[in-house]
Amino acid sequence: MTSEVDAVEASAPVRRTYSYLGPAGTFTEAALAQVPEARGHEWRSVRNVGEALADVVEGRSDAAMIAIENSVDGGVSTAQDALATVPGLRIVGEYLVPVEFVLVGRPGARLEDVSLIAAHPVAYAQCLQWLTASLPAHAHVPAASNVASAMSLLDGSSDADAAIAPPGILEHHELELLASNIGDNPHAVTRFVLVSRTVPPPPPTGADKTSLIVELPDDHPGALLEMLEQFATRGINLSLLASRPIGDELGRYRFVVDADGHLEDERMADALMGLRRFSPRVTFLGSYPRADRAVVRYPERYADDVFVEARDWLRGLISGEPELQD
Ligand SMILES: O=C(O)C(=O)Cc1ccccc1
Repeated sequence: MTSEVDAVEASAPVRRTYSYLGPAGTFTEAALAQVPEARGHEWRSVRNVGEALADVVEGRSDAAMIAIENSVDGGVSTAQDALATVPGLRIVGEYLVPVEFVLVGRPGARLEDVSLIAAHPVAYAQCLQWLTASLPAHAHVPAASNVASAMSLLDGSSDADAAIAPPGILEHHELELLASNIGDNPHAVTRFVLVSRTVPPPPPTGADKTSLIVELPDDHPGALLEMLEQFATRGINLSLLASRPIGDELGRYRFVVDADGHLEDERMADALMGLRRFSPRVTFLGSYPRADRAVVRYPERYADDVFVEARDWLRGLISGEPELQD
């Protein structure tokens, strides 16, 4: 018999929590706003990527949104390293946010007086050409996020004269606009991933991406080529290949790989088994729909049914079935 309490609990909506690099107004928050399932749930603002991922691992949050790559400065190394070392995580979605930056100061500030600039290191790297040309003698104070940089001007926590921030900052805080569009590339885009605890991958959509971290076997000629062959010989295109130091000794690197396709695609499953045989350590970070929804193209000879037919043929040989000639 179900009690009244059970009935209420069964009908109560599930509350989920999402961690993101805050405070409100960051690009990471804009990425989280693209997740339909996150609407109406709790959004927890955190101060660094490690905290966001720890929230997920330790159960304070169901998922975390983190910046992973940008079109100007490449991979976000802190995020790549965290995904390589924190166990029990899966990427379940990918989101793109166009990024544009302004330089702001306290009310009344003037561009010619700016010397010390608060900025998130990734934002700083994306504005370096403008800064070098416009404020050649400036110094950089690292900030925890694109909004924390601007807030530090107002709450007295920084000596900086100016901050790099998203344009929307002016709608929420009383700040002086010192310069607009200071990003070095007007088409800069940042790629974010939504990370949850280990779950089965969402079903294949035909427009998916698989993220992996692969270590190479001990120094031998051609080890990197051998890793790449696992993909090339199965018709799999790579959209990201980045090396990150493992950290235990000089010259040891792990590779962050994004490959077109899904773990449930026969060619991807086969490539993963190839990697597993060859590499001392393969971390599967997830298969998830591509943000651009671009359908994955591959040569016809790597289609699922070609792998299935080859496997059936082999099974037939083992079980002694007569070979049919066509
Ligand atoms: O989400 C933000 O706003 C951040 O501070 C991280 C960041 C930095 C630079 C580009 C995109 C995201």
